[in-house]
Amino acid sequence: MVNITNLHKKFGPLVVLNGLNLKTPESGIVAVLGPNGSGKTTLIKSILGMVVPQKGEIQINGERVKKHWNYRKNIDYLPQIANFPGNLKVQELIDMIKDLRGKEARDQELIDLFKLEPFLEKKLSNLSGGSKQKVNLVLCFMFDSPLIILDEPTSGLDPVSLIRLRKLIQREKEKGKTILITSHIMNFVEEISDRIVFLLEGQIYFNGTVEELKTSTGEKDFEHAIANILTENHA
Ligand SMILES: Nc1ncnc2c1ncn2[C@@H]1O[C@H](COP(=O)(O)OP(=O)(O)OP(=O)(O)O)[C@@H](O)[C@H]1O
Repeated sequence: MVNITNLHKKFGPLVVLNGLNLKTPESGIVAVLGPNGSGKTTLIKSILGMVVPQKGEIQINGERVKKHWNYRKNIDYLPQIANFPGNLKVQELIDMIKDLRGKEARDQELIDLFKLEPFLEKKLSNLSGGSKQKVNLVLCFMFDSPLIILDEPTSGLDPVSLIRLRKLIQREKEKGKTILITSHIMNFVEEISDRIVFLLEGQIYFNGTVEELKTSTGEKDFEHAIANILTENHA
C-alpha cells in the first residue's frame, strides 16, 4: 500500500534519510523501529506530506503523493506530540476535529473503550498525560481510514489501556487496514507487529518478521535482538 523509493531528507547538513526504500504489505501492522534520532518521525511525516523530501518518491495505493494533498483524507494519524489549546474541553476538541474532517465518526465507541466519559467536560490542560493520549487516540481512530499511522501511541498509557489499544489495533488490522507504528515499548511491538522495519543511518537496515529478526541476530529474545543490531552497529 505504501511504496517509497530512494527517499532523501536532510535538515541543513544533517542527513536523516539517505536513499530509503520501503514497500509495506497490502494490510497488516508494520513497526518502524530505530534508535532515537534515526528518522522514524521524519519518515512518517514524509508519508503524510508534513516533511518535504529533497529526493525520492512516495506512492500510496499506486498514486504519487507529491502535490496531491487529497490522499491525506484517507489516513488516520496519531502524532508523537499533539498540541491542542489547553483551554479546550475534551468534547469541544472532538467536535472540532469532526467538523474539520467532515467524515462520519465513531467517537462514542472509542470514548467508551478508553473510559473517557468522565473527562469530556474537562479542559485539556487539566488532564494527565495518559488521559491526553487516550483523547488523541480517539481523535486518530474515529474516522476509520484504510491507512493508520501511529507515532508512539503507547506513550503514557497504563497497562490496562495498553491492552485496550492493542486489541483496537488488532481489530483494525482484521478489517484489512495497513498500520504503521513506532514505539519504544518492545514487548508491545513484538506482540502486535507483522513486520519489523529497522532504520539505521538513513536506510532500512532490516525488514522482516519478529522471528526472522531473532534468527538473523541469533537472539531468542526480541529486545535483545534489537539491542544486538544497535551494538553491532555502534549506534
Ligand atoms: N524540522 C527539523 N529541523 C531540523 N532537524 C530536525 C527536524 N526534524 C527532525 N530533525 C532531526 O532529524 C533527526 C531525526 O529526527 P526524527 O524525529 O525523525 O527521529 P526519530 O527516529 O523519530 O527519533 P525518536 O526515537 O527520538 O523519536 C534528529 O537528529 C532530529 O533532531
